[in-house]
Amino acid sequence: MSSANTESFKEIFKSENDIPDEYKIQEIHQRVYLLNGELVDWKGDVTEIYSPVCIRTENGLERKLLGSIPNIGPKEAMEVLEASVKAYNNGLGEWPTMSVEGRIKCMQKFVYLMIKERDLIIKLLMWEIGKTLPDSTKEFDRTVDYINQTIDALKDLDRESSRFQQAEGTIAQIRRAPLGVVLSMGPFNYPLNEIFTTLIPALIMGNTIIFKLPKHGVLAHYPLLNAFKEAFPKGTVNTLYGKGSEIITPIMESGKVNVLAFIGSSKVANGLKKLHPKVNRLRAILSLDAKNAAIVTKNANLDIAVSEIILGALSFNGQRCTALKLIFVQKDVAEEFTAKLNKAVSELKSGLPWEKDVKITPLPEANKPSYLKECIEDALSKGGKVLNENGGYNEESFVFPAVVYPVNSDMKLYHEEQFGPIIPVVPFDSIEEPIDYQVNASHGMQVSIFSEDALEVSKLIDPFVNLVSRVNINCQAQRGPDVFPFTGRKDSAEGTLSVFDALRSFSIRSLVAAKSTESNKNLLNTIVRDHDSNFLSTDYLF
Ligand SMILES: NC(=O)C1=CN([C@@H]2O[C@H](COP(=O)(O)OP(=O)(O)OC[C@H]3O[C@@H](n4cnc5c(N)ncnc54)[C@H](OP(=O)(O)O)[C@@H]3O)[C@@H](O)[C@H]2O)C=CC1
Ligand SMILES: O=C(O)[C@H](O)COP(=O)(O)O
Repeated sequence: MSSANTESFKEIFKSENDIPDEYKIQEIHQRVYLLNGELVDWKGDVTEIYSPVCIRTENGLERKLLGSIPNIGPKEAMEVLEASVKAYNNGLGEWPTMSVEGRIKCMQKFVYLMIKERDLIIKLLMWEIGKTLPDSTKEFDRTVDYINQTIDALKDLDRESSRFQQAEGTIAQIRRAPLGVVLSMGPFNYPLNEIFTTLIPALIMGNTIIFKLPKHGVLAHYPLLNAFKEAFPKGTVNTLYGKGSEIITPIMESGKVNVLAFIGSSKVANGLKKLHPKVNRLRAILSLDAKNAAIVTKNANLDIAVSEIILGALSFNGQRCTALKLIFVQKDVAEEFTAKLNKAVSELKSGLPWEKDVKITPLPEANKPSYLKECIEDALSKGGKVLNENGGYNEESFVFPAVVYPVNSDMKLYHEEQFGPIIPVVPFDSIEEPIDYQVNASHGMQVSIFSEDALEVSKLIDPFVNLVSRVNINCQAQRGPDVFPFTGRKDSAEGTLSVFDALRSFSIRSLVAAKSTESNKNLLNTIVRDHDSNFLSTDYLF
């Protein structure tokens, strides 16, 4: 590593005075949590929240203190659970019995209040998890779009389920009914957007919610507490902060959670499921780990492959479940491909989240740099090399991306989900090799195939469609657009999320059925018209 480059990395972190005024942030010492429609004062222990962005001080580099949150204990956690159970009231509470139109109005009020907090939330995302300004902005705007799309999808679903269907002398209306108390938990990498992909559909379908905030990204929710309080009936949404193992364990053990909506690691998800005394009665909607492969064949357009792989492997420093975490390249083009990849990686700008054109930013998890170093050292000890000059260079919470080559199946980087800025590249002769990798993997989320040969692409699509849940052709892996189903096989997921799928995932079909006589038809038609609201269709099946 040249000393000039090393020196420039050292300049990434600034002193407080060098941070532009518009990006300076006030500490938030949150002392409330949302319980039964009230912001309850917290007088107990707190957890301090630090930024991955370090500040240069006389004593050296120090992670900036962003504020603190309540460290809620098991007793309060059980009160949160009871509030959610009471608000649901076996499906007879105010929220689960509210009309679809009423629920939509509450959600629209929430969106209105949320948008007022846009600037603060974007700033908090940058400071708390080190996401760049464009990506933090996208996370916020995508979440608002997601809620609006969910509202539209619910109108369609309600229109569909208010109709009657007829079969074998029976007429039936197939309604969608809520499931009960939903425990919604999410990861640090999309603290706002990912949790909302379960919380919002679960909520709008009439369930009540316990909402456990992730420890990184928790403050980004602070401006929304009041919005939840104002927009929804009391007890509908209740929040939790604190040590997962202490507060979630008694909640799961109570058996009163009907749905576990969890986005994060399969290890934690499986542990939580096992705590439920009647696990067969628990619906689990899980979005979990993945180590998505990219396959670059000798027929690929290498420029397209490189630019998409950079996006896929290094957006938000590789901290996405959909990130490309293992790159297979056919030996015929391996040298040319790795040379192009190196060049592209070395041109990436590192810096603080709000700085212009920055792509590589500090990592929020304190132990991540040492874990990444361990992965690189393991590869080096087994014949791998770091190809790019500054690959793996670490300064406090900052790690420069490393291209590691050649990677083989003896290395950690072949099997473990690095969830960080390392691009492991595996050379292969036969296409059977990446297929074998996927067959033997414990996960199955996505794959990206790079080839311009139609026959080759079609031969690869077939096995992979049966091994993962999305095959990307000549592009990176990703979750969006949010109207498309998002799921995975094996340890990668349980259930399906998306604007449309999630409404179904968080509800059950409940039939209203009658013999198909003229008098029943007239009776039920009248009921349907009464149920109709101003946006519902008035055309029925009979
Ligand atoms: N498929 C998908 O959509 C996504 C999957 N992921 C996966 O998530 C992982 C990275 O995210 P990460 O946040 O580290 O995931 P974790 O599984 O560690 O954490 C997820 C949530 O579980 C909580 N939690 C952690 N341990 C416990 C416990 N023992 N008891 C109760 N709750 C607990 C965390 O709270 P706290 O923060 O307080 O510890 C957090 O809210 C990767 O494996 C990644 O692939 C990430 C994003 C999306
Ligand atoms: O949290 C994750 O990793 C997301 O599910 C990835 O979403 P994205 O592909 O839209 O970045």
